[in-house]
Amino acid sequence: MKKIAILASGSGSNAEKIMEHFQASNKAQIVLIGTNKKDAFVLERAKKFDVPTFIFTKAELEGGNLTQKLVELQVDWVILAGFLLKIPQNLIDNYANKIINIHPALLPKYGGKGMYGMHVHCAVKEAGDNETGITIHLVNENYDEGKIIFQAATSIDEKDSPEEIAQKVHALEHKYFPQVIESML
Ligand SMILES: Nc1nc2c(c(=O)[nH]1)N[C@@H](CN(C=O)c1ccc(C(=O)N[C@@H](CCC(=O)O)C(=O)O)cc1)CN2
Ligand SMILES: NCC(=O)N[C@@H]1O[C@H](COP(=O)([O-])[O-])[C@@H](O)[C@H]1O
Repeated sequence: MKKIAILASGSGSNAEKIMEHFQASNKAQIVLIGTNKKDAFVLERAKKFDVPTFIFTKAELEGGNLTQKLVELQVDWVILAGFLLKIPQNLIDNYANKIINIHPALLPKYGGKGMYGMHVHCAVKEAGDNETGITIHLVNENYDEGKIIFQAATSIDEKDSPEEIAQKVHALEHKYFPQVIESML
């Protein structure tokens, strides 16, 4: 059975959908929820699923403490679900092609530093695009430049607010992220 760790910095609705998906799975189990925010709501969601948690600082991430924890737990895959810090080389070296991220836009558009959460949906709205979507990709040393695994699009109307755009994107994320992860195991 594969072991999965999820990293999240905020609410964790994607993390919850992933924990739900694998709760009764014989393919994989979620062995850790890691976060850099001690007040992240994802910690409450982890409690609901009895998944152990690990809170770390940016310095501990960059210093290898998280990597050591993941290796000790024999984690096979690392899933970024709304994680807002750059994954450092020490983690990438230990988990080459085993770190998967979800981005709330159709990369390569709206990616890179500063492009996270509502910043992305505001930029899409500002640009007047008639569609947006999600991108699921492998993680390399740069933001949002890893190999794309999956994309799904949704139409948007000029009347849609950034919040309504976010709702449409979240619906795609919750539908596809768990199954795409399973397809990679
Ligand atoms: N090495 C990598 N690390 C991370 C990636 C990646 O592709 N390679 N993806 C991000 C997730 N992400 C987009 O999908 C993303 C997250 C955050 C940022 C960003 O600009 N962050 C700010 C800090 C925000 C904060 O501290 O609250 C910043 O770096 O200044 C861009 C893209 C996860 N890690
Ligand atoms: N660039 C990274 C980024 O913006 N990630 C986005 O953060 C949100 C987290 O929501 P959640 O905490 O409810 O899962 C998700 O929409 C995810 O795509």
